[in-house]
Amino acid sequence: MNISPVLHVKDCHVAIRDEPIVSDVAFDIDRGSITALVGHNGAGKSTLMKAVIGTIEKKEGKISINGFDQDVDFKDYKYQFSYIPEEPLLLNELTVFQHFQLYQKSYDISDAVFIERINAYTEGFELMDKLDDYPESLSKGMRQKAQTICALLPEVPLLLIDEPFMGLDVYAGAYLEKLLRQRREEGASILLTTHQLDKVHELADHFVMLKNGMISSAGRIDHFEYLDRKST
Ligand SMILES: Nc1ncnc2c1ncn2[C@@H]1O[C@H](COP(=O)(O)OP(=O)(O)OP(=O)(O)O)[C@@H](O)[C@H]1O
Repeated sequence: MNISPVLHVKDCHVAIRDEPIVSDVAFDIDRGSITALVGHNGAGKSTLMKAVIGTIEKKEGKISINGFDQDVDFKDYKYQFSYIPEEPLLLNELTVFQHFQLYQKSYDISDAVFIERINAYTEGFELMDKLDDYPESLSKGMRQKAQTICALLPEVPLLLIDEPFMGLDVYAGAYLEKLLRQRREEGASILLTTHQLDKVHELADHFVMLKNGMISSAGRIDHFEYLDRKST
């Protein structure tokens, strides 16, 4: 049985313009589990997430997914995850459906799976009548739904989600939660950031808490305690 972690982060340091933002961070994520990355505003959660994705270069350390090293096998590495950013990153020139097609091509998703998922997810997120719309004519929540569907189209081992419930209405939030639980059942791993601490308890199996760019505590969710004040 393969018991190596899906995501392995070791001695990770990230600096922005020489300012240390993430320092000496190390943690693993196991197969079929949800990990919540928590911490105050500015703790470094999004920066760490971006370092994992590769849009911010780490200064030091090692990050691997499913054994693929970010610095050695980036092409294989990037097929191991999909990402939902905190703010939707949609292209003005493409309709919602064209974004889905872009993901289909990028992740080499078969037509049958693609159509089945588009039907299910656009119905679940109530986006069926928006397929031919361009992002600028969508509300922020609708853009977030479109971006979420994009990331859910491929069956990747690791889903990285920055604030998954931000901007989603209560129905869409509940539907996404159901999908995330389903993905975990199927063996996928999920790393998500959230400020909704009730969700952390409900949904996550493990937590990693950042404080000033460093891990202040981490472990199983039954050991998770509410955040201290930032200064303590
Ligand atoms: N592009 C940037 N240029 C300069 N500093 C940045 C940049 N991006 C982030 N930072 C700084 O890095 C630190 C961590 O920011 P980050 O967005 O990672 O925090 P966060 O934990 O995700 O916060 P939040 O909960 O508010 O989303 C902050 O001090 C922030 O000001």
